[in-house]
Order: sequence, then C-alpha cells, then structure tokens
Amino acid sequence: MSDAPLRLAGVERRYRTEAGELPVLQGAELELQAGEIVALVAPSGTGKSTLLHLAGLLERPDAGEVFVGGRAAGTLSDDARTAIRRTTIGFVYQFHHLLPEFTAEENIILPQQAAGVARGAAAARARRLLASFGLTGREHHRPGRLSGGEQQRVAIARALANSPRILLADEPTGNLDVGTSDLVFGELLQAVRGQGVAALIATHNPALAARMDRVVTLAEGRVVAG
Ligand SMILES: Nc1ncnc2c1ncn2[C@@H]1O[C@H](COP(=O)(O)OP(=O)(O)OP(=O)(O)O)[C@@H](O)[C@H]1O
Repeated sequence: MSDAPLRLAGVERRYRTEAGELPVLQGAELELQAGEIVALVAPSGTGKSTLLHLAGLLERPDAGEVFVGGRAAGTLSDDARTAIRRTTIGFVYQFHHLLPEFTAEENIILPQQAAGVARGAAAARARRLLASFGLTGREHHRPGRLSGGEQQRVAIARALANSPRILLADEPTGNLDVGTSDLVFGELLQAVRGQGVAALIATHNPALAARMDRVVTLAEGRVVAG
C-alpha cells in the first residue's frame, strides 16, 4: 500500500442541478509524492476546484477514496477529517481569505493554536515565516494595510504555518499583476521545496505550470498527463 502524502483512487463527484445530474469527476486517479509539486491545468469548469476540495477533505466523493499519508479519509468522522486538515493540509486560494480584523501575525498564529500549538511558539513561528517572505516590519498590519502581493504572501505563510505534508492551491497568484505573480509564485515554490511538501497547484498560467515538476489536466472527469 502506498503511504504517499496524497492519493486519489477512482474518485467520482457529481452535482445535482436543475437540469439533472452533472458528472464532474468520473474515476480520477492521482498520487503525489513528498516534495513533488504538480500543476493542475485544465479548462474552466472541468473540475479543478472540485478536485482540490475533495483532496483537501472539505467534501466527500460520491465514490472512490482519498488517502492522506496512506490513510483512507472516507472512513473517518468529520471531526477526524478536520483534525487531519488542520495539521496535515495547507490551503491557498486565489483571494487571500485572511481575517480582516486580525494582523498578519495573528492570521498565522490562529491556525497553529487551532492545532494545539502554544501561543508563544506560534507567534515565534509566525514571525519566522513572515521574515522568510520578506514581511518583517509588517507583522502588526491588518490585511487592509498590505498590498495584494503582501496579502497573498501572508496567506501562503498561513498555509505553511502547521508544516503541512500537503499544500493545495487554487490560482494562488491569480489576482496579482504579472510581475508580482511571478515573484510571489517563486517564493511559494521555494518555501514548498524547502519543506518537502507535496503540492497540487491549479493555475491557468502555462508559464507558472512550467516551473513545477509535473503537469496534469482533467479530461472527461479523469486526471491525465498535461
Ligand atoms: N455546488 C455545485 N452545485 C452544482 N454544480 C456545481 C457545484 N460546484 C461546481 N459545479 C459545477 O461543476 C463543474 C466543475 O466546477 P469546478 O468549480 O470544479 O471547475 P473549475 O475547473 O475549478 O473551474 P474554474 O477554472 O472556472 O474555477 C462546473 O460545471 C460547475 O458549474
């Protein structure tokens, strides 16, 4: 049995719509090794976000199984899935989703506290992470006082706060201008490579995809080489 950080086996997901059933994933297979960074490049509406939500244990598949570190997530309770999500999986979204009323540092402390880390240790790690993204001096700024690129750097630092084995990202630099996107994406790759994280990153940008280790796409509900 594989103990890869993430494995999807025969994953199916369909949505019920007014027009009937919409099959989105129809037997998706994907395995990510530690330290491997995989680009997910597929046309709009083919199921990238759906795949990321299933891989991140935010939703359950209609059939098939998601294995995290070799463990079948389908058999677990919602509480057990939440615990895995908090400690093992980091998420980065296109829009930063930082909590607006908390500072950059607090946004990185909170998920650590939710995973049981003491406040002092969480604050020290938050400061180290912010420094590694060039944000020393910005620790006490709220998201509204940061630039778009800085906000997204904080969101990436937050995703890495609990040293996850898996990073899932949905267009992580998609709302930034080309130059800033290039820079922030480079920092993201460097941070992920440095920690040996298995990463699955959806992007529409072929230049960014080319900087990852492998490209996959979605065709007729399955994952195929891109
Ligand atoms: N909750 C839902 N209910 C019904 N249909 C849905 C739901 N979520 C997604 N869909 C449909 O499933 C298909 C796949 O959606 P998904 O968001 O996974 O695609 P995507 O590849 O991430 O698209 P994009 O690149 O535009 O973000 C789309 O046709 C979408 O309309």
